[in-house]
Amino acid sequence: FRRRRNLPPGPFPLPIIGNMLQLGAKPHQTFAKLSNKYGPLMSIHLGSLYTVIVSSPEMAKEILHKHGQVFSGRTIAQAVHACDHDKISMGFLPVGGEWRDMRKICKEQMFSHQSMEASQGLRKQKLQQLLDFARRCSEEGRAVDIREAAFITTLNLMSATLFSMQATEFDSKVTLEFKEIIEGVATIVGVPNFADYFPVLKPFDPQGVKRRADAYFGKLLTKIEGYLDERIQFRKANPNAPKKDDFLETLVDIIQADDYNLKTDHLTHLMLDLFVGGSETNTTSIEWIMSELVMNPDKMEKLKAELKSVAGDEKIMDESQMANLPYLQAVIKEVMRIHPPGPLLLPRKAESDQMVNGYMIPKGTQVLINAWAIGRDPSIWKNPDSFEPERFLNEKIDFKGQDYELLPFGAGRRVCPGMPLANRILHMTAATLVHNFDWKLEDDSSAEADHAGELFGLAVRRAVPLRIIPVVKP
Ligand code: HEM
Repeated sequence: FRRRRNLPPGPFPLPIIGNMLQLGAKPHQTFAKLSNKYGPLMSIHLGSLYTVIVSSPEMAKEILHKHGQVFSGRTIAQAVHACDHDKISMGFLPVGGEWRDMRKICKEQMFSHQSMEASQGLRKQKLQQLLDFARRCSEEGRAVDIREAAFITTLNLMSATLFSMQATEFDSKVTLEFKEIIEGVATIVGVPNFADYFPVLKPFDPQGVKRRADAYFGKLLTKIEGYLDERIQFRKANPNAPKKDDFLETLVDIIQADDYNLKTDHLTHLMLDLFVGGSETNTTSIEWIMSELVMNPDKMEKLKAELKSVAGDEKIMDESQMANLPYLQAVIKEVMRIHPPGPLLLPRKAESDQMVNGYMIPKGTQVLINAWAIGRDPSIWKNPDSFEPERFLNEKIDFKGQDYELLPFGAGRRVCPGMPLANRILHMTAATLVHNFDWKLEDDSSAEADHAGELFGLAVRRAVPLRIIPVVKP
C-alpha cells in the first residue's frame, strides 16, 4: 500500500494499533534506531495517526523551510482541547490572522530586546533567591535537588517576567498554586493518551485526560484573568503611576489600544502558553546543564575560570554580560545538542498533500522532527555522545533556527517565540550556580549510570534527580 501511494518507508504496521508496540519508553531513541534502517524520512502508524519522522538536517530543512507553509499546522492532543485552548491558542491555532497577530505581539512587544532588557531587574531578584537558598544548603552541608531548585527558579523567573509575581518559594512547605498547576499540566500532557491515537475513544476520555486538563487549565486561566483585572483596575485608579516592566503591562496596553483583531481570551490563553511553554523546558535544561558539568569536572573548571575573569566578585551578572562568555554559550549549545528538552519538538501537521524527497506526505499527516537523533548523528558530530562544548567555539552553528543540525527550538514560521527569554534564563541560572559555588555529588557511587538515564514526558528529563552539594570556597 505504501509503495503504491509512494509513501515514505517504515516498519510494517499491525492492524488497528499500527506500530504502537514498537514505541517503547523512549520513542525518540526508538525512532533514531528505526531511521537507521528506513532512512531520514520514515513513516509509522501510531494507532490511526499516520506519522512521518524526520531525522536529518536536509529533510528538516525541506519540511520546516522549503515547504514551511504546508507543514505549519499542528496535530492537537486531546488535552489541548481543555477550555477550548485549541481554538484560541497561539501554540495550536493554524497559521492565519489571529496566530500572526499573536506572533507579532510576541516578537515586537513581549520578547523584543527592549522588553527583555526592561524586565531583567525582575529576574535578578529571583536569581538572588536561588543564590540565598544554595548558600543555606552550603552552610548546612545539604544537597540541592537541582531539578526542584531549577523548577522553582524557572517558575519564579517566568512569573516575574510575565506578571511581576512570586510563583513559589524555596524551603517552604506551602506549595503555592502555580507550582501545583504547572506540575499537573506537565503530568497530563506528558502521559501518552490512547484517545490521541484512536480518535473513536475521544468522546469517552478513557484516561480522564481532558477532564483533568480542563481543571488545571481552568485554574491557571482564572489566575491570569484575575491578574489582568487587577492591573486594569490599578491603572484606572492610578493613571499617573509608572508602568511595570512585565508582560501583563504590555497586555493591558494592547487591550486598551485595541489595535489587533483579538479578543481578551486570545491574550489570556497566550499568557498560559507562554507560562507553560517556558516552564518544563527550562527546568529540564538547567538540570542537564548542571549534570553534564558535574560529570565533566574539567569543563566545569574551564567555565568557572571564564566566569571569574568576566564577573570577578560580582555574584549575579547583568544579562548583557552573557555576550562576553563564549565558553558558557558553547556549554548551553552542547547541552541543547545532546539533551533537546523536546526531542521530537512540537508535532507539525501537513495542511495539504506534499511531495518531499520523492515521497508523498498526505494532508493530515503528523510530522515529527527528531532533533535528538540529528544531535547525536555521528555523520554530523564527532564523538556525538560525549560532552564537548569546545566543538562550538570555532563554529558559527547556533540554535536560532538557521542551522538544521541544531534544532532544540524548532525553525521556520513556528520557531519557539520564547527563545530570547529562554536564552537569558539558561545562561543566567547556569552562570549564577557555577560562579558562586563548587559542586560535589551527594552520592557518587552510581553517578555515571544515573547521569545517562532519560525519562520521556512533556520534556525529557534526567531519570534520576541530580542531587549535589554546593560548597563555598573559603
Ligand atoms: C529551553 C527552553 C525552550 C525550548 C527548548 C523550547 C522549544 C520549543 C519548540 C521546539 C517549539 C516548537 C517549534 C516548531 O514547531 O518549530 C516551541 C514552540 C513554542 N514555545 Fe518554546 N521552548 C523553550 C522555551 C520557551 C519559553 C521560555 C516560552 C515562553 C515564554 C516558550 C513558548 C513557546 C510557544 C508559545 C510555542 C508555540 C509557538 C507556535 O506554535 O507558534 N518556549 N518551543
